[in-house]
Amino acid sequence: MEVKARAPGKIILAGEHAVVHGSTAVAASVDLYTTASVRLPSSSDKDDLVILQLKDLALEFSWSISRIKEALGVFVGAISTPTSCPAECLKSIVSLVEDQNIPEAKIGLASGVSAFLWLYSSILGFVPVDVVITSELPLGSGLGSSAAFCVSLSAALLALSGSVNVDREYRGWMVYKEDELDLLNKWAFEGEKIIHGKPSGIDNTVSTYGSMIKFKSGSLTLIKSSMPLKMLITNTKVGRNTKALVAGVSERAIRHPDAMNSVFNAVNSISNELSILIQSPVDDEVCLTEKEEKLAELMEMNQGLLQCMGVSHASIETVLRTSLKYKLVSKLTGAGGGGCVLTLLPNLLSGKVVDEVIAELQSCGFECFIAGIGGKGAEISFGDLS
Ligand SMILES: Nc1ncnc2c1ncn2[C@@H]1O[C@H](COP(=O)(O)OP(=O)(O)O)[C@@H](O)[C@H]1O
Ligand SMILES: C[C@@](O)(CCOP(=O)(O)O)CC(=O)O
Ligand SMILES: [Mg+2]
Repeated sequence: MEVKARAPGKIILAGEHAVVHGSTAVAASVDLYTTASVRLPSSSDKDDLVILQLKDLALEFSWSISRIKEALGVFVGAISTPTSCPAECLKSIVSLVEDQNIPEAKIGLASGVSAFLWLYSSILGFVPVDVVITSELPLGSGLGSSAAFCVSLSAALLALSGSVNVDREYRGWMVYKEDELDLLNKWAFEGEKIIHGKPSGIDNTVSTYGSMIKFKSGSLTLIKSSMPLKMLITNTKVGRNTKALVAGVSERAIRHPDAMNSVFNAVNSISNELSILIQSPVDDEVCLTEKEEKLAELMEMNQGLLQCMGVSHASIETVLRTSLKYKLVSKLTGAGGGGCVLTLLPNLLSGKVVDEVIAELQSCGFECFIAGIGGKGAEISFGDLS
């Protein structure tokens, strides 16, 4: 018996970091997916192992069920409601991860492997499984790979555990029912906590529900843009870690509470204005151009405030300067400190200019792509591969 689940990454149009401090943010899913395949081994397989394969990274981790039980048995065993990993349990999980001797260059994966162990043992209990992860998302680049990992994994584990009501006979991608999406989102959030420290929940929410969302203090509103939004995504390929960046902003907020509150409030206003702007009707081409100019201005203002929070980076500034040469506006997306940058491509912009800006960004060593935004959220599919 095998179940597959896939979950998309995301872009944040406005409000990253400030959303962790209670401001509104606007995000959309991108059509790049992480897929988790979870298989219960057949009786002929080695049947007392938990195997996690990270296919794109050519890494495989495994633990015997008895080792996992010994470390986590007192804390977990098929918990039915989404629960935070207690600090003592996280210590035991860290020791299980240490058993695997992850190479130093890939040590960032340790938090993802820890999230896996918490979600697996809590949702499924201690049964042998073979889990394979593949991803189209660059890891640690601001496109929400951590959330897509937690959502796809939780979706597959929940489907296999029988805690959700799904048609196991159906062949093809299916979506969860509304109340089950909520359960999935809550479990994924518990995984994100292990990876991010203090996540707002926006990434797992947009990865679960898909589409475009306005998000504030844990609540989402699904929104629909009435203007076609085209964003160039530039990956600076400068590695960074969301947990450290989020912690850095919180420390700055402790040092300068009044100033940072004003920054977060300004971001809140930008996100609210952006959400109204993109949803309001577009009557004609002139109206669309005016709205795109306003959107560009809001993105520019948001980027300035992200600089105030201390999360920009020389590579991001290079993307901003390069795109500005072509009169295009950009802002970082996700946690910043490197990672990905969004550049608004107005609908009437000529293909020639797009090609030129992409060529110049690539000549700086960056990677550029245009992803579809606002598509589907998490989906599952059953298949018998045994
Ligand atoms: N496919 C994956 N396999 C294993 N771990 C993953 C995967 N995708 C994400 N992760 C975990 O999430 C971390 C990256 O998350 P983060 O720093 O929040 O950046 P982002 O979410 O923007 O990609 C990785 O270092 C790893 O621990
Ligand atoms: C910075 C933040 O707003 C988004 C982080 O996104 P990412 O992990 O960099 O893709 C953090 C959060 O909302 O949890
Ligand atoms: Mg993340």
